Amino acid sequence: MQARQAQVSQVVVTASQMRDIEGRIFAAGMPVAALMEKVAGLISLRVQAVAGSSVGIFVGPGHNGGDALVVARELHFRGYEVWLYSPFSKFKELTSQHLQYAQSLGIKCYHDVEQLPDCDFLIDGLFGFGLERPITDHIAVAINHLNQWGKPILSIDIPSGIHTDTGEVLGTAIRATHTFCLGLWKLAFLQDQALEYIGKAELIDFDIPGADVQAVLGNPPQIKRITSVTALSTLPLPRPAVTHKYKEGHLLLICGSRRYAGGAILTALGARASGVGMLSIAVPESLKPILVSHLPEALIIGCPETETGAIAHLQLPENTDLSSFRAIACGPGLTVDAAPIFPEVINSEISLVLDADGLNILADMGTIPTLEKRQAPTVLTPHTGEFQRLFPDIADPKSDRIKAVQEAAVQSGAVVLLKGARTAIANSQGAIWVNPESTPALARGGSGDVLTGLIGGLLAQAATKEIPVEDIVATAAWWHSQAGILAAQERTELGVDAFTLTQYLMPVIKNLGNN
Ligand SMILES: NC(=O)C1=CN([C@@H]2O[C@H](COP(=O)(O)OP(=O)(O)OC[C@H]3O[C@@H](n4cnc5c(N)ncnc54)[C@H](O)[C@@H]3O)[C@@H](O)[C@H]2O)[C@@H](O)CC1
Ligand SMILES: Nc1ncnc2c1ncn2[C@@H]1O[C@H](COP(=O)(O)OP(=O)(O)O)[C@@H](O)[C@H]1O
Ligand SMILES: [K+]
Repeated sequence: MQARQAQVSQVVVTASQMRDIEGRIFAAGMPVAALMEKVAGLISLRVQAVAGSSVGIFVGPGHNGGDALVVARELHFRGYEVWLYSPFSKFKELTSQHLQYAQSLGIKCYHDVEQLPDCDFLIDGLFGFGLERPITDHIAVAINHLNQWGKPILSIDIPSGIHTDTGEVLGTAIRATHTFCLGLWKLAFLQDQALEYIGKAELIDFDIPGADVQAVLGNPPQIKRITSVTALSTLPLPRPAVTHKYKEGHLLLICGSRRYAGGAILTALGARASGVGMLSIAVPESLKPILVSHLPEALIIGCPETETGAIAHLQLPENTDLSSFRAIACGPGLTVDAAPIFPEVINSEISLVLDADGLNILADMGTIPTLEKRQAPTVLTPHTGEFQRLFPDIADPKSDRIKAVQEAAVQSGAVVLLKGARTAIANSQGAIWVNPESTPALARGGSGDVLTGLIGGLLAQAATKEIPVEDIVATAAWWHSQAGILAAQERTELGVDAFTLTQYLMPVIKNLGNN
């Protein structure tokens, strides 16, 4: 049972994949009506656990409407006051039969939304993954009206009006407080632009056979949700009993300027939390004392600085060059005045994470031609603004973040992590991880610096292991978000400054009993 849950929680489907999976189930002999009965029965149980005693249910023309009508019937028999609203006069056959039966039980169906009586909550069964075109005319007017009622709205499968794959609003959409996603997570649940319409999301597992999922999605599937199971599987735990600090990874951070000293400290604290064996930090000479005082265990490399207080060139200790390290993380707080150090950094033959000013300098140099010179793995961690500067030819990342990050990784050959509420990570073959859980508490200056250090630290530790780079980056993204969630639970969403965030990284892992 747990194994199935772990497997299902990683799966993400598009509308067309879901249709193909359902098609296989029906072709194998499962009657459509029986499946609708099963699914809607499960939804009814969840609805009864969530809300009120009188309900208005919106009924669409397809099987989303059919699900809604089975829920209506079940709630009616459980003693709820139930009213239906449907702006349609034509329905798919099964839906039409359920409507006829519901009405025969005395459940009223209104054609005009204004007639729907006042009720405790609403259920949205207008459209599911069958929505094909923008919602217009009287249906759009009705949806806008219902959104203004201020009642809790429970959507079946997906809020009506949301595109199942991109998460965009097609005309207008129901603003749900709660959405029951049916069978498998649809891609829209991982797209930032859909989140405020989805509300609290819950998966209703109705036992889709794993073989059908695999047959349609392939093995491994191209898009996966990061879960605690996938994340923990790449963590460097337990450590081997016999080891030494250099075997546990040596990370070089290149960061900070006189103007942005804090970014260097936060990146370093993120790296420290990764457990990396040895941490070296190259900063402008004048930052050395403050870094030593915050990170007594790290080797601080003071570099000559420009007039503006940026690193002028890398001055590594004697007998050391960039190949002495297992990974480099470069960028936070550098300012673009540090651009002259870039050719050396780009030419290094070890894993390289670029963030913040590292990305701005890369964009100035020409992202794709510059990265073509690299042999070792590169990880880019842009937010949307940085992404647009790095990849100006890729369509607006806000309209389909998953597609945008995939194109960027394929074009550049790098592992690209696009930051956001649902951070997405792609590799150069187009495989994608999406982080399905996070908190807006992380939308705060410096929290990205912590992530850069964490990614660098994990990459340095994994350098000799055969774990794909994107899996390690996914683990870091998951860990970072979980620390934000834990910190927000204890301190509210206002209490998660970037320094505090670094203090919650360890408890995340410890709470999972993996110490
Ligand atoms: N068949 C079953 O037993 C199952 C049904 N499920 C439910 O079935 C849904 C998918 O059902 P359907 O494929 O029937 O699709 P939908 O019920 O999502 O909607 C399709 C209907 O809406 C119409 N339509 C599409 N866009 C429109 C627009 N902009 N304006 C007006 N009309 C529009 C279409 O012509 C079609 O009649 C799922 O979301 C889910 O709720 C599944 O979850 C589980 C199994
Ligand atoms: N609404 C949100 N929900 C969840 N996480 C968020 C949200 N907004 C931002 N984040 C996360 O916060 C971090 C911000 O990073 P970044 O924009 O680089 O900030 P900074 O450069 O100040 O450190 C990213 O990891 C991002 O995914
Ligand atoms: K719906």
